[in-house]
Amino acid sequence: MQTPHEVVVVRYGHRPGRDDRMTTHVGLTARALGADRVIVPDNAGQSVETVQDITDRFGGPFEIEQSDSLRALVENWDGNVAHLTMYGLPVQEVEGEVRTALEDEPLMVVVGGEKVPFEIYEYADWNVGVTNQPHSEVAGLAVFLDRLFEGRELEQEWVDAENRVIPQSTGKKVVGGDAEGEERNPDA
Ligand SMILES: C[S@@+](CC[C@H](N)C(=O)[O-])C[C@H]1O[C@@H](n2cnc3c(N)ncnc32)[C@H](O)[C@@H]1O
Repeated sequence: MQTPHEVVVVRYGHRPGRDDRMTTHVGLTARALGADRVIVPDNAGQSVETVQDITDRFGGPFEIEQSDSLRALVENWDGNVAHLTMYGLPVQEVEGEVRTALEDEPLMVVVGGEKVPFEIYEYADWNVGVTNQPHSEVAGLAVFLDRLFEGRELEQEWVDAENRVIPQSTGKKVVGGDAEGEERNPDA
């Protein structure tokens, strides 16, 4: 999506097996809701394949990368850091400040899985709560990005898509990427 600077999501921590779907869904949610890039731990290769496959089929631009040192990645980031946590300040109170800061610098959005080290809480420019109730990194990320972009991400255009969904009041319609292509079987 068009933003003054890049928005990168970092999935901080991944337990192979247990977190596979969650890490994949963090990546898919980051892509669908307007982030430019997601970085996942180096033990989350399965999620990388899935997110890359969806991007190839449904369009971009969107990048997925892996890192073997998430803490260094966060601490060496040349921009601002928003860490999503149920213990943080309410998103509705800080979203304006984060949005304004994005006009000057890129933004890294950190979501956890297993326990996030306290150093990340200290390093973050904002610790942000989407409510102060425990829920999910996927839900927290979705609400945060929608607030950050004020809903504009819902209108974004996708390029180089093999498949394009034509919205229907009932049923499923998928065509080739130029929207003029032949109809595809959505269950294929
Ligand atoms: C299952 S929770 C882990 C909760 C864990 N007790 C902790 O250390 O925060 C996984 C991730 O979901 C996100 N999350 C959960 N509830 C949230 C909330 N209310 N607001 C923002 N993010 C939340 C955070 O990024 C958290 O690291």
